[in-house]
Amino acid sequence: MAATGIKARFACKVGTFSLDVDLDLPGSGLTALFGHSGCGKTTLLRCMAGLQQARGIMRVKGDEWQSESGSRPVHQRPLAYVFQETSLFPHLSVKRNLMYGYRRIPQSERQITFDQAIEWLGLSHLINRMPEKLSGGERQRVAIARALLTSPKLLLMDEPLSALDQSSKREIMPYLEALRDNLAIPMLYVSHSTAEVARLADHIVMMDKGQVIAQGPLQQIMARTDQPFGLEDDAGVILDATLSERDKRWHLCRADFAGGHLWLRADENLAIGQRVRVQVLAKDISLALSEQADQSIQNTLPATINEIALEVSPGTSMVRLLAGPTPFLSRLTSRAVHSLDIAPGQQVWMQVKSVAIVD
Ligand SMILES: Nc1ncnc2c1ncn2[C@@H]1O[C@H](COP(=O)(O)OP(=O)(O)OP(=O)(O)O)[C@@H](O)[C@H]1O
Repeated sequence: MAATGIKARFACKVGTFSLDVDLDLPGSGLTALFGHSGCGKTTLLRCMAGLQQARGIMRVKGDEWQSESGSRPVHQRPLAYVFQETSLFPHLSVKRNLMYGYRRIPQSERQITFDQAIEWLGLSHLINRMPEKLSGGERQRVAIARALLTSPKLLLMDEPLSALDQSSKREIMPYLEALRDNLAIPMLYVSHSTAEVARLADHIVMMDKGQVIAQGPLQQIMARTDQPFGLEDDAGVILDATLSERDKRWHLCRADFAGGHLWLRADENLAIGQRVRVQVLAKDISLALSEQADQSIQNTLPATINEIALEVSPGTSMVRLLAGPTPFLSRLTSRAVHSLDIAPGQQVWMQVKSVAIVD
């Protein structure tokens, strides 16, 4: 991954807090940094940006920003940083705010055109507005567009939605998804919110007390029985699926994923062929040793037991299953695991009570 991805190894002390991380991250897509307050997420971004002094290594797609023998200062690191409440120049229109950074980049080095940034962030109707006439969500969209127009090689975002209300968050999400899917540069995204991470992240770095406790593709990390997310109640998997068929009579859509399909309720606006992220919670999957015909559950899938973690909490066990290559989790009482007498490698039927598109 070194030449195409990001290598980031840092050790530093801030007051009594120590950060010690060693990361190999993908060179594209959105990586979420996730963990409790005070675990060191912002400190890690600051090390990457060169704002926090640290011993270590930082390489972005083969370009060395820091090594054991030296470190480039902040202004020589081609990155952009979007904060919780990024301030725009209040006396400049949206257009002039955007032009501010863009003009400073020589034409030959521009990676993103002005029109592209406007389109990706949906800003064309706001271009002549003054910042004070923008909503919080619109201001953040302008801030992200302004960051992109500096043609960074890495985009750092530190809780960019946390100052927004729920409806503004919902409004800005599709823009962030579009960036994740269209941008050639990697994005590092700090968040507390599992909903944001589930919807946006391709890759996840889970931190605790200045250390990395888990990292990898989102789907793999979410499907771990030991739940580094600490989300026993909300544990579950995220699937990338494609809507393939609509059953108008029952208001259901079929979502195909590698290894099977699930029927779910989908908004009329979603088109057949559209990619969606689907969440299936561990508490919504029960298991049977044979296919049950006389029951109400519509989604029944064959799967193989992959791993059983007994007593993840008193009386509760977590079972990891594979439907084709796709992992699922099922949370069962330990008594149910005992009476079914299941073991890794065994074929079973998953009964999926509820499936939802991540929103
Ligand atoms: N300038 C500083 N002096 C002393 N301690 C600091 C300083 N900056 C941060 N810290 C401490 O370092 C630790 C990590 O802080 P950091 O802001 O990186 O955490 P975080 O995971 O981003 O938290 P949050 O999610 O609340 O933003 C915290 O315990 C914090 O109190």
